[in-house]
Amino acid sequence: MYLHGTSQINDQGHLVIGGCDTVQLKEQYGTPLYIMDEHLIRSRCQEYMQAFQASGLTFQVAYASKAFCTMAMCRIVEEEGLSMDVVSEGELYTAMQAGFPVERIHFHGNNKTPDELEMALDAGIGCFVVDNFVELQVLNAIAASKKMMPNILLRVTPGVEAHTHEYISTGQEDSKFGFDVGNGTAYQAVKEAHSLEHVKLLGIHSHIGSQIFEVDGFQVAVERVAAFALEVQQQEGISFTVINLGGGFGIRYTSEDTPLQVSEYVEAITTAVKEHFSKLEGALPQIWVEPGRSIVGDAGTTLYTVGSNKDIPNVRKYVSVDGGMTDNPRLALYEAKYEAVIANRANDEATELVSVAGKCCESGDMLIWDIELASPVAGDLLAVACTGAYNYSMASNYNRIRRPAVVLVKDGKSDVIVERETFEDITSNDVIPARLTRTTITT
Ligand SMILES: Cc1ncc(COP(=O)(O)O)c(C=O)c1O
Ligand SMILES: N[C@@H](CCCC[NH3+])C(=O)O
Repeated sequence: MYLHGTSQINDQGHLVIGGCDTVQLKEQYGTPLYIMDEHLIRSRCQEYMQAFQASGLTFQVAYASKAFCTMAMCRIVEEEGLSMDVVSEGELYTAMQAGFPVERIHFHGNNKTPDELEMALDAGIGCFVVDNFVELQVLNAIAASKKMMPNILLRVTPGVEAHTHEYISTGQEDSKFGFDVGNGTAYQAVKEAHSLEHVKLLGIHSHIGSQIFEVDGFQVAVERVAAFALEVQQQEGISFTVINLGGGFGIRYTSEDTPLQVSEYVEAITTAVKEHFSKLEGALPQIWVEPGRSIVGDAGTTLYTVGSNKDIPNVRKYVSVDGGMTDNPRLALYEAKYEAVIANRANDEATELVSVAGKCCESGDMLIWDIELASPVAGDLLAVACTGAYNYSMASNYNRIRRPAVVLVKDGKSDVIVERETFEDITSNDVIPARLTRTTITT
């Protein structure tokens, strides 16, 4: 298995992350366990900040909190000087509870409810990324009732089809997100937003998809967004001060993945911005981006305990672990691929071809199809790498399985940042109506 961040193997053959022996982490916290490498998260944040500083452009790097949203994560992001993108009242609430500066929060989503808009307005949010005409009108009306004028960006689809899974591709016309540039709705939206009295149009937003490796999609998006901005400037006299280019920068899950360095993505984008936006009048716009996966993805490892197995001669050997699609639904959703290692025997040669199954009552509950491992037996620890993004944040309680704890590791110290759910948590919102109250049956 590729060793990400601070991961290494110690003299006893144990996988060590952030200076913490995973065998001891299991003793202390149990499994399944999400382990987050703080050093790697911070270095990724710094890589983004430094690459943008080097570009000379005015910028904001907003961490897309949907990838992994906890109060401790909000703290790290704040300390590293990033902004934050939220897509729901829950993410906004988490950031606010962590004391994240609200003026550095951007609110996304294709169906923000009036309650969410109101909550964000009352909090003094930095910017709304408006997705559609209904939202534009509702936001303007709520802001008018509060005598406010929030900053907004309009989300547009620039007609770029990113080379990624269709469920995480968002830049094309046939998408639930945004106003399309090609069919004229984006232009109409700019005119409408500009005419409204209670929103302040800063510019536009474009996000073409996620887990993208090539820079050409981003470069074409910049070119199209710039051409659109030029048209709007020349025909309507409206100039954008902010261009948000979204997230989507890919990471290495397996050896099939070939991501670029953060600095290479940023360099490609900022060079394209300078080239295409210099055709417009006035200063270059501020550039905002919203990376999620590339900040936390490879900083996460999930630790499981191996349990039963089922060997079907000449077909396949299933090795089951104590988690599965409830803590990582990405294989079921996107056929995502992962690498793993037996964490308590990480130097042993991987010689047995197995498939790693979860414990849910669901045939699709698989974590990895066909992986060479060092003959896993019950009691071994399996570490699945690169689970920091869209794992904890997409976890569920299917089969009433308790969500795992999350620990943050750094320099040999581990701290729980999310407690393991308890049985009480599982039933805490259940209510038994009075008419179902158990009565004693007498005969
Ligand atoms: C609007 C928006 N911004 C940012 C992101 C973060 O993307 P990623 O985690 O791929 O960087 C997403 C998710 O794809 C998104 O939809
Ligand atoms: N949840 C997706 C990414 C979606 C990004 C949000 N638009 C994944 O796990 O890859």
